[in-house]
Amino acid sequence: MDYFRVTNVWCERIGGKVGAKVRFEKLNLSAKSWWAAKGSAAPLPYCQRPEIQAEIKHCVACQTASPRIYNEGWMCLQPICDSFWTINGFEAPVDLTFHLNFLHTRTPPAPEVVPHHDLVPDLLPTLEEDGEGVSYSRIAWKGIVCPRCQKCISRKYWHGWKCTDELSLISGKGETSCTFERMLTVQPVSLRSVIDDFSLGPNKRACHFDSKFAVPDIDDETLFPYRKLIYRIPGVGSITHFVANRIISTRPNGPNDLFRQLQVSDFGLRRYPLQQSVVAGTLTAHFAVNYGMPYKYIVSVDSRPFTDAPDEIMRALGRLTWATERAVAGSGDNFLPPNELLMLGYFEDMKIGYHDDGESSLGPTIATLSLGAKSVMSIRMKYKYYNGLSKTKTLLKDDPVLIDQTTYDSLRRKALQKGKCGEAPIGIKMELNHGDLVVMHGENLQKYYEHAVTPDKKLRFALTARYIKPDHVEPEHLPKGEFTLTPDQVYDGK
Ligand SMILES: O=C(O)CCC(=O)C(=O)O
Ligand SMILES: [Fe+2]
Repeated sequence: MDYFRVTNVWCERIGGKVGAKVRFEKLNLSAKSWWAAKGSAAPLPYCQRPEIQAEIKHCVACQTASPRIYNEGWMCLQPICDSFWTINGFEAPVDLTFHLNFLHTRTPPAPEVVPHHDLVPDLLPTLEEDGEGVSYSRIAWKGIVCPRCQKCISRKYWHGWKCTDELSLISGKGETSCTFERMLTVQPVSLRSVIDDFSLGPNKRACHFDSKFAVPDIDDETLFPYRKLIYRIPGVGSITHFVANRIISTRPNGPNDLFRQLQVSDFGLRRYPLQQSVVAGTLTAHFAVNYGMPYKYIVSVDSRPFTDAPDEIMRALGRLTWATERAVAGSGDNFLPPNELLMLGYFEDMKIGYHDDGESSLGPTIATLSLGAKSVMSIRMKYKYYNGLSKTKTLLKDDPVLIDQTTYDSLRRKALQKGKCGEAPIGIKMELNHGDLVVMHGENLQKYYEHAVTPDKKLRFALTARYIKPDHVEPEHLPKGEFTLTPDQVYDGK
């Protein structure tokens, strides 16, 4: 990259229309360009360069001056002039070649033409200055330029930047071995700074449900002090939302304490490259770390054994085990205690896009604890089941009726006749607040539906626990999922 200035803007006739073209010149002529051949000489200072200028002529018809741009001849470049784009009265040929004088002209340096910013942003010193306000903001997860080797480094680690990614070293794909790293001393932010509501933990939340989306069954008694909201999708599964409140969040080692503790220790959170992306190497827009049995979601994450997990992770696992059991109890299905926990961390403007947790190795129940900023969880039918067609327009073999028959038939007719398909509308929309738990239950829920979560402010954590089928795990990894909760890590639902 470099700074350039515009030296010429002119009009041309392009395929019967008039279009504009622009000539740029490098601003700092005395510095060697990054694209210059290796070992080539340094550029001559401007004053030692031969003076070269494009020939300027005035049009006899409109009297306006135009430079000679092409070898094929001089042309008037005023589109309103009758002589525009003609050479000696004839339409200009299509295969024009640039005149060397036009190409080699260099404009004298002008002290008033100065770039507003350096091309290499001075992000690091300014981030250090402003502890709490900036730690989790959008600017804090921008990439930097390595001050040692000039490579661009994306923010992959929760605590900062490392020029060489440990993952690429393990896989042997490391292109660099630069050891530069900058870890920030992160100041924990208060719950207040990520929650706008008047009361950080309300006594109870008012229930307003938009009729555009599914309306749940409400149960304020069974799991008091939680309010339990259940969304049931017949033949598919259920989603149980445990709505937290102040009694729950302020208890010792409860959501308020967890939110603070998760910020101060290093849990190993990092951003991973997506397995499927348009541009190879694109990173997830959230940080992740996996504990217990290995789990491949939208990325392949290495897993740490529960025996090495910090107390906070085990406490969260205790809560999630409780929620899983409570949610499954009502369904008549077997309760499989979770043996894996994926922790996600979201800075400002981070999110998780539509995906399912439907790996074949997974049990049917997935429980998530939300901490910090509130977020919106959206659940919709997958494209292929909504339309009855895959994106490549192949009719599905396994095509269950998931919505009422009339809508279903008319959708498919429309799709087939007009070739018009679209994403399914959001069926369930939930506001997840600090301390809330959500349990998705039912294998078909992950098969036919997908979910996405968008936090609304600076800092949010989501801890999700699942049951991974042991016969899908390499024997040497099985011990990673083994654990015994200490009595104070077991959650009693209060
Ligand atoms: O951030 C959340 O609440 C959801 C996380 C999630 O969908 C996942 O871990 O698969
Ligand atoms: Fe998920």
